[in-house]
Amino acid sequence: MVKQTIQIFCRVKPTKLKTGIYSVEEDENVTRSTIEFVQPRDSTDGYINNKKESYNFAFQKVFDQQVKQDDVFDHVAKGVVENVLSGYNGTIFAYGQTGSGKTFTITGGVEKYGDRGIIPRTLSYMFQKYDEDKEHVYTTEISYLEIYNESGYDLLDPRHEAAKLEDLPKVALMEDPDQNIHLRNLSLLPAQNEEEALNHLFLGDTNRLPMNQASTRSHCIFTIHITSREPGSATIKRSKLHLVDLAGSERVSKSQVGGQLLTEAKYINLSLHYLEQVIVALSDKKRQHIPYRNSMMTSVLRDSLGGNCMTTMIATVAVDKKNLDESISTCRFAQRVALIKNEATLNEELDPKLMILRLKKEVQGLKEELALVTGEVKTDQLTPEELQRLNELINAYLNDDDLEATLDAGGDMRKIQYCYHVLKKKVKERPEVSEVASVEEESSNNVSPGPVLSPAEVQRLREILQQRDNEISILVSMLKKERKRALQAESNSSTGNAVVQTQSEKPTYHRETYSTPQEEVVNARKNHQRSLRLIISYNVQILKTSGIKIDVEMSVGRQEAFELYKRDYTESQGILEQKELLKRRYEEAKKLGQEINDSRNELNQLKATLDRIRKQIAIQTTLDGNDSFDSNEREQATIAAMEETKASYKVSFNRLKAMKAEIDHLHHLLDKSRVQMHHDFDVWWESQSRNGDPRGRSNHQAWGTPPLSPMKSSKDNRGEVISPPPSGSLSPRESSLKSGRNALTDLRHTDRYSTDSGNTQRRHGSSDGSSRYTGSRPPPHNIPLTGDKDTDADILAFIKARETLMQRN
Ligand SMILES: Nc1ncnc2c1ncn2[C@@H]1O[C@H](COP(=O)(O)OP(=O)(O)OP(=O)(O)O)[C@@H](O)[C@H]1O
Repeated sequence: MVKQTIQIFCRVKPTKLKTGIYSVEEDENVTRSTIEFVQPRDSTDGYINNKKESYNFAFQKVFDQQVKQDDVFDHVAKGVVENVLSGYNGTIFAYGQTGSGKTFTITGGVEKYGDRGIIPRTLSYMFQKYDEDKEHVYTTEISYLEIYNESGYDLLDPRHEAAKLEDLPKVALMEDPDQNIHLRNLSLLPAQNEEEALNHLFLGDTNRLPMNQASTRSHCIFTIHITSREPGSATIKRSKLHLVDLAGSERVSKSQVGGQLLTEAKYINLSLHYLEQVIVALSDKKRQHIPYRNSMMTSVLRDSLGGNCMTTMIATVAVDKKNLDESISTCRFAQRVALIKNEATLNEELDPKLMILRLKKEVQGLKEELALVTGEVKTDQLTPEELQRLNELINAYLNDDDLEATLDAGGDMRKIQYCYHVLKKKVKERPEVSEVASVEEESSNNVSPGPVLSPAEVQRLREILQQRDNEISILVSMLKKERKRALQAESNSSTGNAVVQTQSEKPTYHRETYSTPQEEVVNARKNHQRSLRLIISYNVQILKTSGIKIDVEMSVGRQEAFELYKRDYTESQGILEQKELLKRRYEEAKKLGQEINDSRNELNQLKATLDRIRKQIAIQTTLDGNDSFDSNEREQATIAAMEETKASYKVSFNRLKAMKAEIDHLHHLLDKSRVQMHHDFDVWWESQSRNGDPRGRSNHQAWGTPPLSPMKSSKDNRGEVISPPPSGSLSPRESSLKSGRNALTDLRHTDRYSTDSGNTQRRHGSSDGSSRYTGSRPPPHNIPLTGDKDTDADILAFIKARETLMQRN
């Protein structure tokens, strides 16, 4: 059992402003850091601040603004993961106000590969550890739970994308008589490798994207369930690692919200309040009752708080002046958490199935022993399985050349009798042994008694002997030929000719004496193919995942509008940068692949050369009794060259492996953007049809511009209802788009001022200067073409899309 208080860390979110309200002090000797907040006494707001001036909080470590994700992972998560692999439960949770960097720390940022957070790094590290540990077999399963307004949802439920949040089955809490919590309706998906585990993470994250507008206002718990056992052992270790991203911790009064947001804020405040209550109760040694059951989150995390778990908290703080109060309250909360002591025990248990098998075998053995001792005679027939097993034992016994070999059929007399019976039968089946024995005896009176053989067997042995003689003479003649060839090659190489192995020189009977490089090449090839397979299956997975969304049936008009929307969207700066980076990485990967191929070919050639040199040495040693110094030197030089090539092969191979992980990650990010784009389009489309006239047009605008892309918008924007900007006011993104490219903006503009071109529709100006169609037929499209081929094609496509839509409505 390991007794340990909850470890607390603090992370400061980077800010561009110079705040001057905090400082960090490291104490290397005691591996502690302190963060100090200074509340300015003078106030620019016109009133005097009488609060305490300075607040100090100690943490295991404070990560200041510049600290990168890998450092945070190394300090916070590595140790926890190692404990989890040894069979202890672990929890890492992030706590802090909205926008302070909880998600960034736990899951990661969406812009760079280096921004990967604790979850993807943990998965990577775990699978790397599995590979290194040859003594255990591990299995991994993943679950991903979201708690929103006190209800649990399964983020890995494939129906998540298609259904509305409220239509999904809720995750229910169940408690067994030992007060263990079980979660019903929460998927537990197996992950055979890092890629599969990451796919689960990305699927969950995609489901968590602001489709339900809840991501910042929900708690998310990503759990890795690990089982490990030594092969053949009945003992299994089961452990869990919860990685928790809590909802923002700010107070309702400050959030100044109403309606749905107020309800959410209340739930968050309530559940964080219950978390606080649990923590206060736990840190108060006298308290008997810990109110875990008050909220779903505290029930799920019961073991992580004051139970069988090694728990770590990361307090995330934003150090702008306006966030000072929240930052201080986050740190205060952390100090209370640090008082809680957990008692983590090793979660070992015996595998019931293996145990039963073992006990059954033992019982059987004991019964047989007992029967032997008591002389009890069993009368029932042996089963076919028992007979087969006995036959196998008898055959193994007879085929064993060791004279000391034994035949152990156990203590069951029926089995012993069966063995005697079979052996007797085999002896009887042999040809006239006694006759042959007497002949042999007569012919060789003084020869030591050897095995007694039948004439047929003697004949067979003679034939084999003849065969062997023939083989030997063939081998000798080959050896001679080989010697000639070797000498020839030797003279070639000494006259400066390159030693080239011809087809006929391929070793035919030469036994492998040095197989490492060959194995290396074969392994490398296997690994390469495996990687390819992984990439392919991974991509198929992605297509499947995103396919759910893409497959949603769209009307033709909507589809075409979507095509336009998509084109603009995918040209947003963030996505373009990701694509560019991905392209660069592919090019680098291609180069590395080429390097690997080159090294592999070189290795093959060197191996062939080495084989030949060794053959020469062998022949020389056989014929002359000694090997030449020159050959030995060449052998050493070839080995050295092979080592060098192998080393550079390994370097390229490892770099390619790392790059593959990065490429996978970039694909995931792009995939996320795609799902986000579908969502943004849906929201935009919905808002158009909600706000607009029966034909789906808005009062204010014919077609709004797409909202900011997720790559550009920070998560600070998350949670706001995405709606297009009001007519007339161009969004920053709009204005940055090339005028010829933005058909949507052009059209809106044109639509407002277009004139009736002989159509019968009536058009009324509206108060905001836009116009509305009131006729039943599609409006006219008096849109001046620009002369630019691409833009005009866009405009025409758009017109078509709108007409289809109008007709549909
Ligand atoms: N250490 C950091 N380095 C760079 N960017 C960061 C860091 N921490 C946070 N950010 C950025 O700040 C924004 C808000 O962070 P994040 O979404 O992680 O906050 P949060 O605490 O999870 O908020 P919420 O409570 O709303 O979920 C994001 O755009 C994120 O990328």
